[in-house]
Amino acid sequence: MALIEDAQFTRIKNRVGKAIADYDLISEGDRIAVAVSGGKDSYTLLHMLDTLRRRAPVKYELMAINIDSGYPGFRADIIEDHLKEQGFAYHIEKTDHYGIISEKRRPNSSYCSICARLKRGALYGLAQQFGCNKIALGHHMDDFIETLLLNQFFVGSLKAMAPSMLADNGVTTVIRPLVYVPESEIIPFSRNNRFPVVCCRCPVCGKADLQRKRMKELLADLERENPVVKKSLLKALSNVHPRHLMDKGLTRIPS
Ligand SMILES: Nc1ncnc2c1ncn2[C@@H]1O[C@H](COP(=O)(O)OP(=O)(O)OP(=O)(O)O)[C@@H](O)[C@H]1O
Repeated sequence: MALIEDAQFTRIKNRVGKAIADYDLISEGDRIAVAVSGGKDSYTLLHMLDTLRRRAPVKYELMAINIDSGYPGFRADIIEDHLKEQGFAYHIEKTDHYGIISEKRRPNSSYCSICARLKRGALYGLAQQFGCNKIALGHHMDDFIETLLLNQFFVGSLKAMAPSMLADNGVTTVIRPLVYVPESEIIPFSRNNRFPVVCCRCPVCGKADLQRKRMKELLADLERENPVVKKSLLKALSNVHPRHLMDKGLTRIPS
């Protein structure tokens, strides 16, 4: 399936290309494990990285990795058919994360945080096993901004996500090439290209948690008054003035 090369495609491709250049996300010889959940974001990521790979002077390899968390009804076969048909190198890891979560989760604690932790651990292990020095995740611009607000409103911390960072295992670099791509562009792009989107089938699949939903509503509200509010919030993440903050570990650094 060739991607539809319309204005939408070009816009997303250019945004991904700019993120790669701005943050040095990809280097010659990289072997990148692309974390594919079966959702619109990671399919977009995989196809865009592949498009750029075919056109870029820098040589790098991709390997799609899906973690099957073991929720009954999860259609890993649909993801696999797509990856096979598109000629991607891939691996689908069957796990019993569902069983572990059912056993370990405390009542009222979030499904998503324990599930994400288990998936992250599995992804790091698999990336090493398949000789990948990088893992690409499908977080997009809205994820960065919502996380920034969530941490300020509910955690009391000034942090979001990094486009590139060394993972806790000290050897794998995690990259997020969709940092400049708004979700509003991914939704029609994924639909028009008929990506076979599947849900993980966990009890909260497809539902943003209440706090994140609230951030989405707040941003949508603000956007009506100020159409560049999201752009401004994203820019704030790369325009930090430590002298004008209150963290005692930072205040001596001149800005
Ligand atoms: N089961 C999985 N297997 C492999 N990678 C995953 C899996 N779940 C999540 N990821 C990776 O983590 C990223 C963020 O996960 P999250 O659950 O927030 O999904 P999302 O924002 O709905 O994105 P998507 O549309 O790709 O599912 C995904 O874009 C993907 O790269």
